[in-house]
Amino acid sequence: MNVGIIGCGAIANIIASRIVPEDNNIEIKYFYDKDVERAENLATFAGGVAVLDFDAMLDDVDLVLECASPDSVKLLAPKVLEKGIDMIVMSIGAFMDTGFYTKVLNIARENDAHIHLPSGAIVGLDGIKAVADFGLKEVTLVTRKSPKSLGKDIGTEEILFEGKASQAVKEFPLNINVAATISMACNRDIDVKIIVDPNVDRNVHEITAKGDFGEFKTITMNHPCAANPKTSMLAAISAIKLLKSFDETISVGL
Ligand SMILES: NC(=O)C1=CN([C@@H]2O[C@H](COP(=O)(O)OP(=O)(O)OC[C@H]3O[C@@H](n4cnc5c(N)ncnc54)[C@H](O)[C@@H]3O)[C@@H](O)[C@H]2O)C=CC1
Ligand SMILES: O=C([O-])CC(=O)C(=O)O
Repeated sequence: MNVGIIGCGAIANIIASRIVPEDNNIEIKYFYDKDVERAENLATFAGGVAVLDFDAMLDDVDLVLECASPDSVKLLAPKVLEKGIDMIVMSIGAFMDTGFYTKVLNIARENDAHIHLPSGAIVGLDGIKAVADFGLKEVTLVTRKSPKSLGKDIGTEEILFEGKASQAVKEFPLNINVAATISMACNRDIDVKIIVDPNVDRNVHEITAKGDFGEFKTITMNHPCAANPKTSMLAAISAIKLLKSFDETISVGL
């Protein structure tokens, strides 16, 4: 499987250093970034090709892995899907724009393309998906990150945001894609709180779900990526596992 990557930052670097062609026949061949130097550096490191012409790349890929920004998804996903090429998308917040969501869903359906959204920096999506249509009453996400991760210069704990996921992704497009992932898993605009906390050095995501099934809570205490403290290691690792899982005969979990 030939893979092209959009965005050559923290996540792409981790993925490119962990996936080798001998693994499940996955070859990460093309590297595209609006910053050409970043694309060239990662392509050189990974033995791939830095992409200057995005459209030309689409003639030689089976899957495009986006790890750039919600804006890149809005700009480039339609082009990829129109060619019937599957995608993995990390910047899931883009799909909280309902007009865009409907547009890409239709393009994907018309062209028999599939969009895969990794669980990313959180755990618990399996349970949320399972109970979504079976009396799920309440889902909340509380995210706690350091001032460095949230790009704030703050000495005391502060609530930066309290509201719906659709608004959270607008105000923090590079920090709270996980809220969009949960919302899409249960088909509702979930409640989100974002806290900046000078006493943590992890990216912490606490999910609570309540309903007819009972209740569960998951807490993910992520190590941030060295190259980008906004982003958790788990986000990149989940994409690696998703890529490898396409080849599995027996799938475990949802
Ligand atoms: N789903 C999830 O759980 C998570 C999602 N993310 C999201 O994944 C994405 C990538 O994260 P990182 O690798 O940490 O980011 P990063 O900032 O380290 O790298 C992003 C790269 O994409 C490039 N880029 C941005 N917009 C572009 C565009 N329109 N066209 C081409 N290149 C573009 C940048 O130049 C940069 O090199 C971000 O949107 C981030 O918010 C991050 C963590 C968790
Ligand atoms: O990596 C994380 O902890 C979460 C994150 O940045 C996002 O959801 O955009």
